[in-house]
Amino acid sequence: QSVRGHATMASNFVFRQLFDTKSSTYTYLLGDAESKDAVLIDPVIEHAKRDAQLVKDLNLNLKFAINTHMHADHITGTGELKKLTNCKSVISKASGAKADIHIDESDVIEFGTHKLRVFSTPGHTNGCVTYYIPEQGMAFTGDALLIRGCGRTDFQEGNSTNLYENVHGKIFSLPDETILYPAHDYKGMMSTTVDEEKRLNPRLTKSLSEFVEIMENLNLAYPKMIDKALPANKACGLYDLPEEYQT
Ligand SMILES: N[C@@H](CCC(=O)N[C@@H](CSS)C(=O)NCC(=O)O)C(=O)O
Repeated sequence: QSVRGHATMASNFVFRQLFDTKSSTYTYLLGDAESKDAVLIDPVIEHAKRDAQLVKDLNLNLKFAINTHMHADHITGTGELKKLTNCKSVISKASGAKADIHIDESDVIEFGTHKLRVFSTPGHTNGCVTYYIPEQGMAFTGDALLIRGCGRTDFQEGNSTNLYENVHGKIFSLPDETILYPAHDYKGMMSTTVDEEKRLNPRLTKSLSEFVEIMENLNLAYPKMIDKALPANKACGLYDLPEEYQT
């Protein structure tokens, strides 16, 4: 059993976990200290300037602004980051959203000597992916797997059976000590491990039929931003922005 719970990072690996208090979204900056190439995972539009400034402060060059999926609760920062830096936007092909680069199962995103491997993990949405960086023992699970939870499956092509099978078949088949970083946490937690979630996740430790029943009875309120976020995120946050977001 692993209780490490923190990554042992290569000396040339840069890592920062950033937060948006409004949507409880985590954004991750990953970089290569030698080549200076960097990527941002799940940036939020309100923090595009913060994120671009951090990239600059660390003398990095933002290569890709990446989404784990088409978010329903906030507008992605990828469109704004394209204006502020030379980055390209990335999202899965299955998301149906526009981007400079569309990724799919088994694709690899390179920044310097580091490689993010793409696992397709639909269920919360059709286009959800998990990014795994094996040499650092870290994975970015988006909304597929949350800490002691998982993404809801009651809209945006949500499918509880798919989610269960993908989390079990892909995320839970990573090494137990892999540190998992979700797109959200609503209780102040920051990361978890495959081992912890396999033992302690109150939804995903159940049988498939019990899981489906739990998901059918979550009774969560509709995300407040959904009607603005989905149209904007279909264009990677770049077009049809609500007036208050236009720069
Ligand atoms: N209250 C928030 C939305 C909270 C929510 O529904 N979160 C989603 C991920 S963002 S679409 C979710 O899947 N939650 C699962 C859970 O068990 O909480 C808002 O209005 O934005």
